[in-house]
Amino acid sequence: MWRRAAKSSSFLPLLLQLPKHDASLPQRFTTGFPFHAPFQEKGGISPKQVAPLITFVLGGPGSGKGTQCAKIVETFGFKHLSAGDLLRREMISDSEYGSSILNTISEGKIVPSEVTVKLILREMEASDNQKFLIDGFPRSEENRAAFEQIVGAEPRFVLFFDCPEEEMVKRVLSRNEGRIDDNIDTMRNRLKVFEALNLPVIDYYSKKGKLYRINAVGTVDEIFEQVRPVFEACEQEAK
Ligand SMILES: Nc1ncnc2c1ncn2[C@@H]1O[C@H](COP(=O)(O)OP(=O)(O)OP(=O)(O)O)[C@@H](O)[C@H]1O
Ligand SMILES: Nc1ccn([C@@H]2O[C@H](COP(=O)(O)O)[C@@H](O)[C@H]2O)c(=O)n1
Ligand SMILES: [Mg+2]
Repeated sequence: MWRRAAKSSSFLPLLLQLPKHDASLPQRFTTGFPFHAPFQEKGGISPKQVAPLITFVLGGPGSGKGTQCAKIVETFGFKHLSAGDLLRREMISDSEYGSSILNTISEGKIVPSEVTVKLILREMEASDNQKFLIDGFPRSEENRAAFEQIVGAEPRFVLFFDCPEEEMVKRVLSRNEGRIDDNIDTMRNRLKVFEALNLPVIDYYSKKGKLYRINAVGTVDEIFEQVRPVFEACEQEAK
């Protein structure tokens, strides 16, 4: 079981609302995707019939994950779920834990896994698409374990955009989208967190034979030409 936030955490109200996994409850998808009955018990979304195709998209801050995801969506019709975008949206909503998310993102740290998984799960449930690109997740072993436990599914494959630090720093500092974490101090922390917590997850998927390493240096189109065959092969497999 993953670590829960300390009792004093201002994330606690959200954590208390999370559905608990119960293996005895019905499966929402026919294979590999045991879902939480609480949604169904409340008369919520009806069960989906097909197991979703999940791809995790990993890489350091500014490695180009979001940019490439937009091209994958355009070409292969996936639903793009950026964990960072979902957290930022939650942060500016009226929710009482918005300020905790803001503090965590400002420091370049990782938001408790239950919070992030709940936001991802909510989007998956609401989508008609069965193909999901989950960008910037899992950022840690704790994220990974929480996803497997709560969602009950594993990624079909994982993309890793491998980019040198100097290039990532350059891209982030010239991104100009008004993000609170796009400054040199937070960027230093994000790089440390990436190395300490995210690289072990990348290594985990590499050992499982699920990792596709993409050289993230070059033009956007050049990089996409490395990504394209991975998804084409996946489409072929599905036929
Ligand atoms: N191949 C590239 N060459 C130069 N700039 C790029 C390239 N790909 C993306 N960028 C730019 O670099 C910046 C970061 O890209 P992007 O937002 O896609 O990265 P990210 O991995 O999603 O970052 P984060 O983890 O911080 O969300 C953006 O301004 C984007 O336009
Ligand atoms: N799994 C995640 C993903 C993101 N965060 C927090 O959001 C920040 C921005 O994420 P991007 O993917 O948009 O770069 C990140 O630095 C974390 O603070 C998270 O906690 N967990
Ligand atoms: Mg991004």
